Amino acid sequence: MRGILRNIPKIELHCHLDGSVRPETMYELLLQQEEDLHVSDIKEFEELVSVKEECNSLIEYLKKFSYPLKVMQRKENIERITYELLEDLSIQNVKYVEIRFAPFLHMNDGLNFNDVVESVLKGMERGREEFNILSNAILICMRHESLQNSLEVVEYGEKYLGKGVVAVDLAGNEQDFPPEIHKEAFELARKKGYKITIHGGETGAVENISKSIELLYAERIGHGIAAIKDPKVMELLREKNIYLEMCPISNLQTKAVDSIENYPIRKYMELGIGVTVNTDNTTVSNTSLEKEYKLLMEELNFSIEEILKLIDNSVEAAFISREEKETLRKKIQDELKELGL
Ligand SMILES: O=c1[nH]cnc2c1ncn2[C@@H]1O[C@H](CO)[C@@H](O)[C@H]1O
Ligand SMILES: [Zn+2]
Repeated sequence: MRGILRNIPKIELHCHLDGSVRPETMYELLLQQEEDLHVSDIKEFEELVSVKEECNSLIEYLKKFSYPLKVMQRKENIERITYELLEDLSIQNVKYVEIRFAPFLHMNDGLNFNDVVESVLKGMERGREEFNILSNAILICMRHESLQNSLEVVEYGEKYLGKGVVAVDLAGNEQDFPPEIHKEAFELARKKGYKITIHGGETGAVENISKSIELLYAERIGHGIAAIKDPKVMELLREKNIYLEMCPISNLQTKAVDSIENYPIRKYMELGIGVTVNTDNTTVSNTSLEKEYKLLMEELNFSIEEILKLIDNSVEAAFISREEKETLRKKIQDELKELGL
C-alpha cells in the first residue's frame, strides 16, 4: 500500500511556505547569518523546528515559525525556499499546489511587499519550468495584525492577481482574534476578484466558520474542525458547497481534535460536505501528503478509493478555472490508469 500512496498523483491546497522550509536549508542559512542556535548539528536542529508530542495548543505550534522567518527576510532565500518546496513536492508526485504566505512577516529587514511576492512568484516559475509542477499563491492576512494591515495585503497584492496570486486567507491565533476584525479587507478582496479561504474552527469557536462565510465571503475554510459541534454550520457548508481544507496531523498537534478516532472527516463526508486533505506545514508538522493519507487508511479505515475521492475533491476545490481543473483531472486519471487504479 505504501508504494501506491507514494506514487499516486496528488494535490496540495493548504501549505504554508514558512512552515515548509527544508530544515537543511534553514540550518545553512541561519549559520550563514551567524544566528546563535544552541544546537550542535542538523539532527538537533531538526528537533527544534518541528513540534513534538508535548505541543498542546495552536499558540505553542505557532512559535515554531520564528526559525524560518529569520531566514526568509531576503529575496534570494525566499525564492530558493519556494523553489525547493516545489522540488520536494514534485518528487512526491504533487501535480498542483497552492502555496500560502503572509507578505508582512517577511518585511522585518528591508524587503517591501513587492520584493516578497515577486520572490515567491519567481521560485514558482522556476519550479514549474524545472519540475513541471503547477502552483498558485495565496496571500495571508494575519489575525493579530490590524485591519489596516489586511487592507494593504489586499490592495498591494491586486497587481499580481492572475499572475500567480489567486486568493487571500486569514491565519494565526484564532482564539483571540475573531474573523470580523478583518471584515472590510475581505469585502475589498471580493470586489477585486480574489478567491477567499479563511482559517476557521481550527482551535476557535464554531461561530468563526459561519462568520468567515457570511462576513468574510470564504469560499473554502481552513480546517473547519469545530463544525462538527453545530448541525446548522455543517448544513451551511454543504448547502453553499464550501470545501474544507483539512490537515489531520497538524490538527492532532494543535489539539484542535483530541484523538484521530474523533476526527470528524468521515462524518463530514457522509453528510455531503466537500473535504480535502492537506499538510498545513510539512516541516513544522513533520508531515507529507503520503503520511496524511496513510494515517487515514490505518486509523480510520479509508480505502484507496476514498483517498482518490479526496484528491478529486481537491481538484474541484482548487482556485483555478474550470478548464484548468479538467486538464488536471485528465492528467491525474491518465497516471492512475498507468498505476492500475
Ligand atoms: O494551522 C495554522 N493555523 C493558523 N495559523 C497558522 C497555521 N499554520 C501557520 N500559521 C501561521 O501562518 C503564518 C504564515 O504562513 C505562519 O507564520 C503562522 O503564524
Ligand atoms: Zn494553515
